[in-house]
Amino acid sequence: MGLVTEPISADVDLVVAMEKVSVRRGRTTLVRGIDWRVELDERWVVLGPNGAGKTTLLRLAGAEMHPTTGTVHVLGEKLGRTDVFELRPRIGVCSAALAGRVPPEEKVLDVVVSAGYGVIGRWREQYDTVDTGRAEELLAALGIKHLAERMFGTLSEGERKRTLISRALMTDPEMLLLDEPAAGLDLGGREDLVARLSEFALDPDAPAMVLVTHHVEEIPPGFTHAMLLREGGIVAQGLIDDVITAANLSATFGQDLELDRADQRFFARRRTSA
Ligand SMILES: Nc1ncnc2c1ncn2[C@@H]1O[C@H](COP(=O)(O)OP(=O)(O)OP(=O)(O)O)[C@@H](O)[C@H]1O
Repeated sequence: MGLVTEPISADVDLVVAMEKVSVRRGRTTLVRGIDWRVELDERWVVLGPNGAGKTTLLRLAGAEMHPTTGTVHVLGEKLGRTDVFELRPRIGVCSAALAGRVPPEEKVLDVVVSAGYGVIGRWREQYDTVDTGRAEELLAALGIKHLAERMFGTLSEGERKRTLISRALMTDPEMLLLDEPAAGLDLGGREDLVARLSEFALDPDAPAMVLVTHHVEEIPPGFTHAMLLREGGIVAQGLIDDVITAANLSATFGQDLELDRADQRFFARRRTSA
């Protein structure tokens, strides 16, 4: 079947548009009733407990899954009516699922540079010098240029995450999807990653971003919007300051939570009775 395009509107800044989206598998509803719009200059965080549907939402946005009902437009293309293999190179993805597909013996530089060729790992004897140079720049931007010649399988969790973020940026994507990039990092690694993602978020030339996390402490300053998910449904969505509140978090995680803010960061804990 040929490529059929259907622009959602004249609004070229709209990178994701979901309307009345549900995903079901057998009798299980993974997400339901999702209406969501992401614009080019927005940086979204999607927060919610285990099993809330966060990864499902990200896979829809990454054109890796189709909705059971409702419509999803990604970068102006309607899922189900477009060639996802043309769409996916325009989207940078960093996820545990991707990490699991990288052969452990692949060299870090090759993991990054091969993204430009739509494959994982080295597949050509020679890459263009331009591509290699860009991959090195990205590794430097993530603070791991010194690991370029190392095998992926020998990296720490934090170093793997940074390699995959470099890879996700290699194709100069129009949208960057980050599924729990800080999971498994120690405190220093988390803080370093949050600072680097904050730099990206504040860069007006950076792509639209969607970051999935379980923890408000992992929200980088500069992120503009938030969605809270629970049991496949939206608890709240909108501007980050309106959405990340103690009341909304308590409703999302089913606990009475307190929320503190300092230096544009969020910190949550269970409320202790006075
Ligand atoms: N193929 C499937 N069949 C049945 N249930 C599924 C399937 N895939 C996912 N689920 C269920 O759908 C729910 C949402 O899954 P999803 O991975 O989107 O949640 P999540 O918010 O990313 O969770 P976590 O924070 O634990 O990664 C989970 O309860 C999961 O067990």
